[in-house]
Amino acid sequence: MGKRGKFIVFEGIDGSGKTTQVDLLQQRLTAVCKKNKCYVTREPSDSPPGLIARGAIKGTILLSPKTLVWEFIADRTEHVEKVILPHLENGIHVICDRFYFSNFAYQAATVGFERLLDLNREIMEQIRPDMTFFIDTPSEECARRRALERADEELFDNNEDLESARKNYLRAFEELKDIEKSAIIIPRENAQRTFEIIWLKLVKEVFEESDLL
Ligand SMILES: Nc1ncnc2c1ncn2[C@@H]1O[C@H](COP(=O)(O)OP(=O)(O)OP(=O)(O)O)[C@@H](O)[C@H]1O
Ligand SMILES: Cc1cn([C@H]2C[C@H](O)[C@@H](COP(=O)(O)O)O2)c(=O)[nH]c1=O
Repeated sequence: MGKRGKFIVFEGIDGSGKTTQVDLLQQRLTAVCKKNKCYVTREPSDSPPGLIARGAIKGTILLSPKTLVWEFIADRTEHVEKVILPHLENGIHVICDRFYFSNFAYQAATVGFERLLDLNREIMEQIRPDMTFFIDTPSEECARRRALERADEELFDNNEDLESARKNYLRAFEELKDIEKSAIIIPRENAQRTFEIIWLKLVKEVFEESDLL
C-alpha cells in the first residue's frame, strides 16, 4: 500500500485569512508534488448536518446554540469517515479549512472546553492533523476586512464573539500543546509572505523529501 497523505488544517477567526492560505498551499503542493495529489475541504462540510450548521450560521435555520454543537460534531464525524480518511488512505494530502479547534474556539461559551474535548474524543482518536496553523489576525482587522467585503451578517460576526473565539483558540492551543502539532502564525505584511513562513515549517516538520519529488 502507498504512503498515507498528510492532513493540514488552517484555523482562525472569521476573516483572518485562512482560505487565502489554503489556496496558496494548494497551489504550491500542486506545483511541487509530482506524485501526491492534494484535496481541499472545509468545515462545516457539505454533509447533511454540515449544511444545517451553515444554515444556522447564516441565520436561515434557527437552532439553539446547544443543538448547533451537535451539528458540528455530527458533521465532523461524517466528514472524517467519508471524506478525510479515504483521501489520506489513498495517499492524497488533505488541506482543511477549520477542524475541531473551531469547536473549542466558538462553542466553549456554550458548553465549556472540557465538554467539547469529550465530544471530540472519538474523532481525535481516529485522526490528528499533521499540522494545525492558527492564523492569529487581530479581531479588529478581521472586522475591517469583513466590512470591506460587505459580507452577509453571520452568527459570530461581531467583535465581541470574535475576540472571545480568539482567546478560546489560544487557550485550546496552549492546553493541547503536548499532544497536537500546531503553530501560531502572526500574519506578515501580505498573504504571500505569511505563506512562505507556513511553507518553511511544513517542509521542515511535515513533508519528507520523498513527498515533494
Ligand atoms: N495577509 C493578509 N493581508 C491582508 N489581507 C488579507 C490577508 N490574508 C487575507 N486577506 C484578505 O482578507 C479577506 C479575508 O480573507 P479569507 O477569506 O482568506 O479569510 P477567512 O479566514 O477564510 O475568512 P472566513 O472565515 O470569513 O471565511 C480577503 O479579502 C483576503 O483577500
Ligand atoms: C467547524 C466550526 C465552524 N464554526 C463556525 C465558525 C465560522 O463562523 C463558521 C464557518 O464560516 P467560514 O466562513 O466557512 O469559516 O462556522 C463553529 O462555530 N464551530 C465549528 O466547529
